[in-house]
Amino acid sequence: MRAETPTERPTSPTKITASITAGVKPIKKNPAFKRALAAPQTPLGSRPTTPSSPTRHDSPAAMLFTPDQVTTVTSHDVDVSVDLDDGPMLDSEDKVLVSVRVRPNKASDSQDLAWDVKEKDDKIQLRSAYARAGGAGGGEYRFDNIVTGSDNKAVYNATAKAHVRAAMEGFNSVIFAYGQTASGKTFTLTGDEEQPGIIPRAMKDVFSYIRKHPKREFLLRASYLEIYNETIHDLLSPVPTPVQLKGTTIVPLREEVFTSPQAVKEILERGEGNRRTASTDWNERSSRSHSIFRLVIESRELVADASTPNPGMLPVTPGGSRLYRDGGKPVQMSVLNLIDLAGSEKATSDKERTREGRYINTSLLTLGHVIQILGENAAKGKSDHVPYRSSKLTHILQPCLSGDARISVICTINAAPSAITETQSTLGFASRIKKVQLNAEKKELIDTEALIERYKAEIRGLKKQLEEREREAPARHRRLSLREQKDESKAVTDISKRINQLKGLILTSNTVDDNTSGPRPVSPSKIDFDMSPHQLREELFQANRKLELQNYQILSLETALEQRPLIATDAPESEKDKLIMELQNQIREMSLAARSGEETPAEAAIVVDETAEKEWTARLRQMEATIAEKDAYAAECAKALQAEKQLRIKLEEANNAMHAFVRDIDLYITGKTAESRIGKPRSSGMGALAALDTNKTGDLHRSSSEQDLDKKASPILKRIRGQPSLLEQMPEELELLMNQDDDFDIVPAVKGGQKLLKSSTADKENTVV
Ligand SMILES: Nc1ncnc2c1ncn2[C@@H]1O[C@H](COP(=O)(O)OP(=O)(O)OP(=O)(O)O)[C@@H](O)[C@H]1O
Repeated sequence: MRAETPTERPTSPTKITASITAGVKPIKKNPAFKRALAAPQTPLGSRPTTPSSPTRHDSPAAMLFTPDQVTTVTSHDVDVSVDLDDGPMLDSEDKVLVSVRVRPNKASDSQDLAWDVKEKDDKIQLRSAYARAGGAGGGEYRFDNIVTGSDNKAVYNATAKAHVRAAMEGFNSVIFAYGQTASGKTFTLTGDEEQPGIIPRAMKDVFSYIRKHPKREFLLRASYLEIYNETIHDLLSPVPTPVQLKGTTIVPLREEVFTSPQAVKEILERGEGNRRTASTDWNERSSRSHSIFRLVIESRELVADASTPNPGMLPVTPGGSRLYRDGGKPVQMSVLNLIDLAGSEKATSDKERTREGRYINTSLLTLGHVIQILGENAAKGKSDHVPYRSSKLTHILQPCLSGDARISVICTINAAPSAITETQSTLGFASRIKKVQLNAEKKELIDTEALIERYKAEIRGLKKQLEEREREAPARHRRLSLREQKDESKAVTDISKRINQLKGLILTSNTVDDNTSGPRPVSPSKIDFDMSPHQLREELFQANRKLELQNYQILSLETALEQRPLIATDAPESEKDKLIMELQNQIREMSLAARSGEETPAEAAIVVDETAEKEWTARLRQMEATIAEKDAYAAECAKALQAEKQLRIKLEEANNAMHAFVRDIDLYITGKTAESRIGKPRSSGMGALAALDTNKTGDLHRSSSEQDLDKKASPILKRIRGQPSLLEQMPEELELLMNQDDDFDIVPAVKGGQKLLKSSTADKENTVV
């Protein structure tokens, strides 16, 4: 079936589907990872994003460093005690490890193999019948490994495990699959659900290595790119953007820091989803591009407290203390490249496939040519020009191919007679690359180049900021407005969050996820690049709102905490409630006073004078009490007055009776009857009345005849005369009262413990009641 041309990657940020039309199968996510990185892991959505990855021009992709940016240590510094799941050590570290994998033939042609494969001896030879028929040489090929079958674990152990370990130890490493189309390159590198390939197994081993090295800390980041028709594409970029080669550096290239097998699985799936594949005459799902999955590994020996540089570190060099930060421990950096090359193929009638095939074949030819020259240079001690720049693939791989990496090549072949030419070509390539001389050295970086050191430096800086803010917080908060306090609180939260995020990106044996652990709590949250820009904006908006709400809550709590009076935390609730009530009252009164003061000064005065009012109220009550007391006194006086009136009446009666009695006595003495007496005026100067009147004026004015009469008077008369007149006995005050009933004042003063009534007549003496 003919295949249609896959078009360029769509420009939307959504998943690339390579616009496959009739005859071209849509891309499916490879399920191999699900098994390879099986078990409950970090749930989807917890993949960390790359916080401020360095820009590509200073990207620490180790194979792209210039000599002045790196220092080297000799390979005997390698920790050979490392046991990366008991993988083999490299036989020869200065040679490319070359393996041949023979793809199993279909049952139909299993009897018809053109090649004699001696797996145990790592030998392969074209069967003589085919050698003669094809006119090709029937020589025997020997390689480091020759593997058959479908067991990807065996292939991984034989071809890749040692290189993964080397990468973890600080050496740049490259593992790639080379072979004709449909020979099994993708199956070897990626595998499937049943047989996970080299990449998922390598990622598993990376985390296993970290777990087994408690004395080191690690930072991992990944990028994924493809070279399609001599154009480089970033497979992790959410939006297709042009990627350029500047020197041997790719700009811009997205690198994602990851902290769990689940996260790297997600990265791989995303990248694979963006790869161009199409159905060809030979492969239903043929890779139409070269893909490079690149893992950057930074590591450093752990120090007790990395926040303070070791005071005893080596002296500062003229260029500054570059290597010996954090207790003098240098940062190791290495790159592990896992490359799935597109397959060389024969001409096809499909125009687009033909065009692609030409590009693929050209770049593979260039690779072969470069390898040939490198091999000859190494064998003959020459230094002939190597045309790395003739293709994007060789240009990118230049640092590795020129010797600065440990290389493992898996050449996949089809043993069928129909593919003899291609297989011979592949085996020729394998033979040539075997001759290439390597000289990989461990890389130790200047501190500022390593992302791990940048993160550490940032953590140190942020911690310092946080300490300063916390120290100054109480004084500062008093000066700040509520709005400023809110901003301050938000800033502190942001700093803490950033510190945690950065810390979470640096892995140690204690913090690294294994396949069974749950999500890392501090990993930054996932950004799903399959989301539309609108969805992403919506998510961002929601996240910001949540953040704001939390900040507001924090601020409110902080403010409440600050305003809280000193009270024992374990004080009874009733006591706290009481205190709150009191404070609320105070606040109410104060705010009322303040508000009144601002709005209506008169009202404010009333409020502010509340104390004075209370004082006056008390005095009023006192006065009212006094008045009440006086009223009672007045009532008593009225009562006394009543009594006096009655007394006056009695006295009048007594007085009348006395007058009548005296008249009778007078009549008796003078012998006159009462009737005759009535007509006689009192002014005669005779009788008892006259005597009484005379007595009022005193004995001095009495006549001698009257005095004689006294002498003759009876003893009763004498006694009566000796008595003061009843009128005389009547108090003058009462006389006055009889004339002026109600005309008196109440004198509240107490004289000698007795209440006095004061006459309205000023010159009258006070009378004791
Ligand atoms: N060793 C193997 N065991 C079982 N199946 C295999 C093996 N090698 C390859 N296959 C199968 O053969 C088919 C083609 O393999 P694959 O896609 O890996 O080839 P390729 O070399 O990557 O091809 P291309 O260059 O076109 O991308 C796949 O269906 C794959 O599963």
